[in-house]
Amino acid sequence: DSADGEENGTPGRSGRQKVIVVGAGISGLGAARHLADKGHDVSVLEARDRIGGRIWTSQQWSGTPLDLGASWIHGIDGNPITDLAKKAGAKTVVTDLESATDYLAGGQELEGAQAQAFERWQKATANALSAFQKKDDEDASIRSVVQNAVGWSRLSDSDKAMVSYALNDYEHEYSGSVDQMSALYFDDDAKIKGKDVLFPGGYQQITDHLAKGLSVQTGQVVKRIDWTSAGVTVTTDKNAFQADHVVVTLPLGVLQSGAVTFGPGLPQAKTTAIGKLGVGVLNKCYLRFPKVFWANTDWLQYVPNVDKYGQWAQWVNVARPTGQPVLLGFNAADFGRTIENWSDTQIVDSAMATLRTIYGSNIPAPTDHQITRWASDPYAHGSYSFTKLGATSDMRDQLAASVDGRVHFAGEATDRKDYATVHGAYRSGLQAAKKITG
Ligand SMILES: Cc1cc2nc3c(=O)[nH]c(=O)nc-3n(C[C@H](O)[C@H](O)[C@H](O)COP(=O)(O)OP(=O)(O)OC[C@H]3O[C@@H](n4cnc5c(N)ncnc54)[C@H](O)[C@@H]3O)c2cc1C
Repeated sequence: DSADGEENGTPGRSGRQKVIVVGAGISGLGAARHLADKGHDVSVLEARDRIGGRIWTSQQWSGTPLDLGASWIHGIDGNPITDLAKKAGAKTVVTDLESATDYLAGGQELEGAQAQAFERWQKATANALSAFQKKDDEDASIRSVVQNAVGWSRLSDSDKAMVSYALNDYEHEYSGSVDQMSALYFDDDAKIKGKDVLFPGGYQQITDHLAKGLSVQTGQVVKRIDWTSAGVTVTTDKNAFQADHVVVTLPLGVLQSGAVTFGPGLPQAKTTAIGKLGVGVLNKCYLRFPKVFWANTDWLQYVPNVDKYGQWAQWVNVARPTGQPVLLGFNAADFGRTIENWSDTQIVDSAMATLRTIYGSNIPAPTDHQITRWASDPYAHGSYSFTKLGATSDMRDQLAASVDGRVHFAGEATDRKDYATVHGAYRSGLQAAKKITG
């Protein structure tokens, strides 16, 4: 079929292949785009009624697109998403972690000696973990390593609060609880290069751009994937599809849930990797106010007392990139999971209690909110993967390995270097596609 340039290239020696891609997130769309551009016959099957997966821009507030999933290109240098953003014509705005205002549990701004103590405890926490990684080969949880190293039981309440903030910071980045994350491997990912940017017009511009001209069927919940030496059959709640290959981009949480069965079963090394790697939680709570009443930095950071561990510690000032009077509160790991069972009103009340502690009881009530519940989402089962105690980095390679040359795997969790990111997911999709195109 066809050989007319980039949009419809010439399939390689193996000829034109029929490929089903399961999942229309960034990894599935990246794989499908590559295969279609090489002239293969690709169909994407997606359970939801939308594409994008964990990239999800809400248009609920007109004129203020909000990202409920990924927000940032983490490190624009050498990042394939930077190029896609240019091709899509998507505007980006830099945010800076150094642009932050920090507050103590009582709401006072952190200054002077306390600001120095805060910095010292963050360094002490990071040093404890890197010393452990150099010296030890028996794994332990992040919390136990750090608490041992800092002499936790002898610390004052205010020092405990600062160490706890530093611990919770790892939960915001990696989404696992510090009781579950592997101290040896939690940061085995590649270091971020360059600035962080986000999309005032929404991350979905990237997934929409990739999906142009692709055949994507939404509302197709894949239930079963069977294969033989002759081909694959992908069965959804509605139809059965035959193909030469399948690229499975199901989130790790979905694979763990057993919602999709494989026949014959998956190899032992892969099922072990599925079982042992972790899936964490990062939830967002956007609050819209009549006006801005908060500090004019990109980030607001709150150091709660230990009894409020991990609650409303990190906020993004959405007014900086968009000009809109909106705050974004993050909650990760255990507290992020707990509040999924709360009503929206309870969550907003809890957020407002923190904001009133900082900015006083006279601040206006929010006029609206948007709240995510990623762990309860049946097509995600969490926000992204982390390296759990008992897992090792090479398990991601097992997750990525193809089975019998027909069943290929992609998705953020399969990328050993850049898991938990959009660019890692995207690259994993290209890798899987290249196993088919050669
Ligand atoms: C709150 C949050 C914030 C984040 N922030 C950032 C960030 O700022 N920067 C960054 O780089 N990364 C961030 N990430 C991570 C990033 O969003 C993901 O790593 C990436 O989007 C994952 O892409 P994927 O294609 O692997 O998976 P997904 O996008 O989850 O794609 C998988 C697709 O499979 C579909 N599916 C599931 N089950 C079935 C089924 N049975 N049948 C058919 N289809 C099915 C899903 O609906 C989904 O569309 C964030 C994630 C979250 C949740």
